[in-house]
Amino acid sequence: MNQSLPYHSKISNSTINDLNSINSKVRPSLLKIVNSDFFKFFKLNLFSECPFWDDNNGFCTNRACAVDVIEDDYENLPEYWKPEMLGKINDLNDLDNQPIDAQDELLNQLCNKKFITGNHYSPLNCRDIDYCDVDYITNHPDAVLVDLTNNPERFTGYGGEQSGLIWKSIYSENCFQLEDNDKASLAKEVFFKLISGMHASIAIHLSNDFLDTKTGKWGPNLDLFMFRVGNWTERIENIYFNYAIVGKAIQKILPFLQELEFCSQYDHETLNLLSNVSSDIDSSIFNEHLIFDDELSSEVKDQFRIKFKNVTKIMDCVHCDRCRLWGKVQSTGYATSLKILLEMDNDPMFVVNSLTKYELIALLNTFDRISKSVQLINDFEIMFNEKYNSEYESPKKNSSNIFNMAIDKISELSQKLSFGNDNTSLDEENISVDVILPEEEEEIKGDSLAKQFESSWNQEFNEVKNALKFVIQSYIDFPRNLYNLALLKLNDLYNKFIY
Ligand SMILES: Cc1cc2nc3c(=O)[nH]c(=O)nc-3n(C[C@H](O)[C@H](O)[C@H](O)COP(=O)(O)OP(=O)(O)OC[C@H]3O[C@@H](n4cnc5c(N)ncnc54)[C@H](O)[C@@H]3O)c2cc1C
Repeated sequence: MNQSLPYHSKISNSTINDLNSINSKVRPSLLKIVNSDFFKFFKLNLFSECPFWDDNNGFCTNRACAVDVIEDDYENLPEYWKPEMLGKINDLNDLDNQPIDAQDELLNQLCNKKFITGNHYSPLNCRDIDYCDVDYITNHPDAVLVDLTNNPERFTGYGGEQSGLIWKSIYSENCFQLEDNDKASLAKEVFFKLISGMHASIAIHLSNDFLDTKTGKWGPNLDLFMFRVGNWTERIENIYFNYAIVGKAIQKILPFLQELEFCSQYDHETLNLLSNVSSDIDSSIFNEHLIFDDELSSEVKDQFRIKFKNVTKIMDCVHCDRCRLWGKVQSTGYATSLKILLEMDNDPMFVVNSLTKYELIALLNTFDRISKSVQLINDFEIMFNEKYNSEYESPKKNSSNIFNMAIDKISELSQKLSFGNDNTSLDEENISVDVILPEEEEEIKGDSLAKQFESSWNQEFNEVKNALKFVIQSYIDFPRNLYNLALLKLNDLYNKFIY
């Protein structure tokens, strides 16, 4: 079936099948890119305080919430990620007080970037084209370097009121004060779709890499996927919408990066992979000119920029480090896509020169996340057909498109399975209202929480037990160690005495 994106066919001409087929072509190269030495690292401050409300005391004790940072293992880092090199980036804090040449020099060092002649981006001639606060993310003295491949995005157990509040406040940035109502509602819809697509993509990843607390094994959880995403046609559409936005941004920027001697350390193979990705993406997948086109554009863009910056800052309110990490990466990736799509036409080199390596890394990793989500939607569809098609006869039994299921079968199945299936709309009331869990699901949830508590308790208990063992063993070993030390000293003295 060749179903058009029901929403905004004017923004994208691509069908779901087109995007699926683009995705199967780009996926292998993309996977290699995000595992490469250049693209697998990200820098962020895990300790920044929530700037919007006074709630800096929350915590997520689950081990799955933690982030493994690079602390000691500097030897294995590529040159350009070594602390000496990154240390120079901190000098950027003082850029305003330095002569313009020095500023350019520091920016060069930021990414070993040789500027193409033309407009140079520097903080002095900078007009605000950023949709996120990159300096804030990366230049903070407490910022740490993280290997993203060691910290996969998956189920962490983070949830409840705190995360609900964060999503609610992210969605509430969706309020545009514009004189032109049409423009305001279009901006509002695009904003909502971007956030909802990111939210749904996170939900897919946590459903795919889910911890079964009974078996202690990680794996896909079809029911959770259906409950969070599969039952919601609009959420699936939004994921494809985001795929088209980020894909188009990558397709637009990559040709410029090939010409730059940009971060010379990333090797030819990575450059080739990047060009494979951009050549597989059709430029018609998204038409950015239809979002913000005529005279009103600068007003809409300004509001959009401020609101999206707030989204990247709200990530500092997330109390689960792992979630904060991926929240920062992805909100920065979407912000970078918006910068490329909405600002590049005026002055391409200005935008290209303004890009930091962290924005580029976030852009490619965000595309990887959303591309994996697209792949997983198809995988979950197969799982769904295998699990339920034999149980429930349906006229569209052989459907191979999850949208059919979402529209037809799931509505009837959801009643049988007691899944919530009311359609979320843009209404603010709906946005923050929790999906109603069926009774048995709640029991399962309660049960799994109890199991989770039990397993955390056991883990903590074992760690305390091991620590105690270690301390007691040191007391037992102490006399022997003392004896050995005394022998060594005596031996030393004897040698001195003899010679
Ligand atoms: C930035 C961030 C990153 C996170 N990363 C992770 C992670 O990596 N791993 C992890 O396990 N948990 C993560 N979480 C937590 C996760 O997103 C959920 O908040 C949590 O699992 C609780 O889910 P919930 O069912 O209560 O609803 P939530 O996902 O918290 O959603 C709140 C409400 O928003 C609405 N809603 C839900 N999805 C959508 C959508 N796609 N579009 C529109 N409306 C929607 C519904 O009305 C829902 O009740 C993260 C949270 C945040 C804020």
